[in-house]
Amino acid sequence: MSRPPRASRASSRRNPRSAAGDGPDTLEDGLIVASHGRHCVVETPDGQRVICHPRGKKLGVVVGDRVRWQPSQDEGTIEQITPRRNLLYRQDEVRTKSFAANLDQVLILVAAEPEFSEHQLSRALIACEAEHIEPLIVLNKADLAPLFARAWQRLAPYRAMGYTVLPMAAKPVDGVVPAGCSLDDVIARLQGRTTLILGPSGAGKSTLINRAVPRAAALTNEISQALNSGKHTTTTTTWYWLDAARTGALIDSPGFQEFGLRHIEPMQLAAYMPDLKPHVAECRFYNCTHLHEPGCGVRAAVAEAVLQAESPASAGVISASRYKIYSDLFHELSAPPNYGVG
Ligand SMILES: Nc1nc2c(ncn2[C@@H]2O[C@H](COP(=O)(O)OP(=O)(O)OP(=O)(O)O)[C@@H](O)[C@H]2O)c(=O)[nH]1
Ligand SMILES: [Zn+2]
Repeated sequence: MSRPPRASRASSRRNPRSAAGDGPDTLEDGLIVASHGRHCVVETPDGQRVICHPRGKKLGVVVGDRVRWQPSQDEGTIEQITPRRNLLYRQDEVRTKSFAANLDQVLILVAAEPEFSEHQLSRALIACEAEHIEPLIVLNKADLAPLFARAWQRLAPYRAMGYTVLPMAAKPVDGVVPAGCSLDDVIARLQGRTTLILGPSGAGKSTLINRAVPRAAALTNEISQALNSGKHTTTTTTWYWLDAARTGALIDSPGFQEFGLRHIEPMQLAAYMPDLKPHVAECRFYNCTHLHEPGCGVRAAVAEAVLQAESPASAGVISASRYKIYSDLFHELSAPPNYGVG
């Protein structure tokens, strides 16, 4: 288990090979394990945690970043960010902001109730596709049988698109976990990888995190105390190790509502939607937007599904709701930006 952030004297950790000078050789390796505004917590390869500040306003570090940092007194300065494998953005009404990097997997947690938004789910999946990150959809509250059956049915098109959807009962009301719905099966999928977990409020995210990382709540408190004297506890994105050997990790980003997709070209959107993608090859025009053009393979597939009353759960079918999500997003991504990107 990783230690709480604490200020340790930088000199004791200095690399003896580089202790002589003040040049780039004195920089140390680190991993960003928490971030809040201009402060962040860096973890050293031997597990020490140090509060750091990025050098300069332009160096925006996010949780999951591998960095090179300069120790100074009790804190440190981040000098460089190692090139990222991937980077995710979140957005609210006001702005878009990067918040996590170098992920292996995104766990999208939804539940039988409250009813999940297909729009939010699709945004998450598109963000993953665009960054080549594997998504894992988990449907919680399998014990609430009729509601669960309905939600499972709503996810049928996503299974048909090839996404993995796992049933779970993290905390069944009667304590009885239906067969094949154990929380431990989901936790097993987190081992040895870095996973961002997200889900709408009430889906069971805290239940899952607290089981996977028993000290999670205490750690979050320690980190937010260290970073901002206990304020803004709910907005600090945090990295939790799952095992003592530090091979697997969970990243929680409380208050997460929507992925930021503004960096995606609208013309690329269909390529990130596995139900639309195969039909693009059937379009008459190479630069078809799939919104109004004659001879559009995507619109033909949507129309056919309606005519044939095909089940959206069949491979190759585009449901009306997914097409609506596509066209809404296309317009959103084509509109001039009205908020800053950070
Ligand atoms: N019936 C049922 N309830 C569950 C299950 N898992 C969690 N819950 C309940 O769902 C509610 C929400 O769970 P939390 O873990 O707090 O959900 P959360 O996603 O962290 O929600 P916020 O704290 O609002 O962000 C709690 O009352 C849990 O007891 C489950 O498998 N079945
Ligand atoms: Zn088209």
